[in-house]
Amino acid sequence: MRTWLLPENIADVLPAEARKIEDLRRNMLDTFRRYGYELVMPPMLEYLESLLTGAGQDMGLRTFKLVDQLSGRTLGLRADMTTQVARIDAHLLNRSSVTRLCYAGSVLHTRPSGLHATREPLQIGAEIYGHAGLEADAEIQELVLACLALAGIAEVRLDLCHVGVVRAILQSDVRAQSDEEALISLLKTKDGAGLRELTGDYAPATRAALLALPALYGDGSVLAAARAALPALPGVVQALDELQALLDVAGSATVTIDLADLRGYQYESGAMFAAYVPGLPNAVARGGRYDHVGEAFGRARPATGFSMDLRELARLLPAVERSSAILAPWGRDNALREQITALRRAGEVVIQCFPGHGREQGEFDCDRELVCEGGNWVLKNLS
Ligand SMILES: N[C@@H](Cc1c[nH]c[nH+]1)C(=O)O
Repeated sequence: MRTWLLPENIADVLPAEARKIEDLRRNMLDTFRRYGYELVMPPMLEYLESLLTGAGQDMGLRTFKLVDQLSGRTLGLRADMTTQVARIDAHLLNRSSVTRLCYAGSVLHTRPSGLHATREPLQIGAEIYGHAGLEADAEIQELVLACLALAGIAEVRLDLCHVGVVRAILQSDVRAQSDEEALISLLKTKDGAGLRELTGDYAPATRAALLALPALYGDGSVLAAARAALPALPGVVQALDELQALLDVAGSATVTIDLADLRGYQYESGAMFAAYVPGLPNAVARGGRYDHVGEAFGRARPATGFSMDLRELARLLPAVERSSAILAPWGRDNALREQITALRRAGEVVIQCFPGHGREQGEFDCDRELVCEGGNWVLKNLS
């Protein structure tokens, strides 16, 4: 094996791609700031119990583990920053008012989430704590669309779902509740035959509701179909009402609804969404309600938010244009150095050419040169 070979689904990011990712990161963080989100930087690794508090079983499997040489305890490398940010809100900030937090950083996954997915996504996201109303979900939805617009993506499909529908059906029937895990995995894969087999001895109303779920997907009309097909349990009615409200604020996005979409059935507690854009098979952004995570940290706080992978999103952007730059000779001459400093302060890229080297190719296009004419340093166009 060559010593410089990288592990599967782990890659270096080279200059042109790194530039796109970094430009996006800065623009998105600036956008979050303009909405009043405060930036936090949780650590890359934590004690495993803390990292997995409030998170589902899937997260445990996705988390790389290692032993801390200082304490002998097991540490985990974060696979998702959302629960870390919830911990910060619940314990460190301890505010009772609405708190808006944002973050950007690498996360690591033991296994890629899709065929070509990286195991080191660069996660960026925003979360709102302290407001249970749908206004917060609507703001998050708006922010997702604003972020995608920054990346030049106008054509967005939002898939909405709501864990409350399945939860209410399961909670109404102890028999079904005891099979929760198996039912969730059958619903996730829309395995109708498996569902029919497993629910054979369930109460007829529960069985009918569970069997109806996989077919309840499509445009907004699904909500009316769901009201007709599902039992009018308070949890089901509330979930459908919330989905209707989110549908109404989806703006320019095309919305589809999938009541059996439980991919985020981990810490989420209410309405959830996934954003899809042309050219990417996997969702570019995911988010939703997760009101119970704060509780797991000892302080119940309504919570909603979203996150996305900047590396994945940047792949959709056109290559960045080479930026214009100024070539300058290497030298200790004070006048030259002052001139270079002034140009850099003004935002110009000035590249000093080392002796024996010519114009370098790369992401910079040196279209001007600093030359000394009659004792003064002046800019000349280069062809
Ligand atoms: N972090 C979640 C999405 C999310 C952010 N906030 C709430 N949910 C994910 O990566 O799937």
